[in-house]
Amino acid sequence: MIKIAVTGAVGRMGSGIIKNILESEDMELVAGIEAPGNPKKGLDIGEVIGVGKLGIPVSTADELEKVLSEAKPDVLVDFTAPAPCVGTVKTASKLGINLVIGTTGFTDEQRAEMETAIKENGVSAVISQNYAIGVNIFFKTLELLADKLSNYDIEIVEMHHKHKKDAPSGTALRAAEIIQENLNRDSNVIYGREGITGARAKEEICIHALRGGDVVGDHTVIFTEEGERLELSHKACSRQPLISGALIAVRYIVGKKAGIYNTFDVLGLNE
Ligand SMILES: NC(=O)C1=CN([C@@H]2O[C@H](COP(=O)(O)OP(=O)(O)OC[C@H]3O[C@@H](n4cnc5c(N)ncnc54)[C@H](OP(=O)(O)O)[C@@H]3O)[C@@H](O)[C@H]2O)C=CC1
Ligand SMILES: O=C(O)C1=N[C@H](C(=O)O)C[C@H](O)C1
Repeated sequence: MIKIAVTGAVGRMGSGIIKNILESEDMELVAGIEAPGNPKKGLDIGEVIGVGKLGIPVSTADELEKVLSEAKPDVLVDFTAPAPCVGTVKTASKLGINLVIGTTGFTDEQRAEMETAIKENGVSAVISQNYAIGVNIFFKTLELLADKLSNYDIEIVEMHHKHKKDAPSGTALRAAEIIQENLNRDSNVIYGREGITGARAKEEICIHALRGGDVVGDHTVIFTEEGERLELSHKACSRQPLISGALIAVRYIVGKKAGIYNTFDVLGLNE
């Protein structure tokens, strides 16, 4: 049995992860942790997320070290927000707990702080901006398109639900990174346009972030040249692919050599 603690336990992703753990024969939920001050603290986590009594209370992050020391998870899954995630990673990795991190929106400094904690404490972690298998194939396809269409103008459009706090999405930023790594020319990423912009510079990779309603996550990369346009799109219609992918990462990380892995490692897309 893989023992799992979930931070962001009553959130959109965290609650979905818990429901999927309950349906998995090889996984067991041992702790559900929320933000300090959460009014549901102490209530049964199963009742809070609508799956009936589980005998596990909602804990809060002000007592994270104590909760994790008692629950002894093999893996902690974090879908929260950048600053709390960095704190959680420091505490969990100090306790020797492996990590699956889905949170997005880190600054470069936060990402470095998190990676240092993982390395210094010798734990293993999967960090990915998007756990959906389809998105990882979308990323893999972008490697080819960027290489072969290096002289095309490139734009990225993403749309998410109105509650999303970070922009652009982690997935759009990773898509831009992959394109830059595979383009055979200079490039720079810009974010939206306004005013008298002048003609488009070839180097620009422009990311446009749309927000509204309950859109789970749409990403499109557009490659344009005079006379033609190639668009590569991925659309998530539910959170299930993201949740299933995170649990594939949980199974992958158990027993892995210490280090930082991504979803290309998990899905064998580096080979
Ligand atoms: N990599 C991937 O595949 C995916 C990544 N994401 C990312 O995951 C993150 C969460 O998304 P989503 O589930 O939609 O967001 P939600 O806001 O629904 O859930 C986040 C939860 O984390 C809680 N939280 C905040 N601080 C802490 C803390 N210190 N300890 C424990 N819990 C805490 C929040 O509480 P409160 O509201 O009180 O602050 C909230 O309940 C975002 O960064 C998002 O971009 C989302 C989907 C897929
Ligand atoms: O916040 C979300 O919802 C999502 N966030 C991730 C991102 O920022 O790329 C992944 C997915 O698109 C859903």
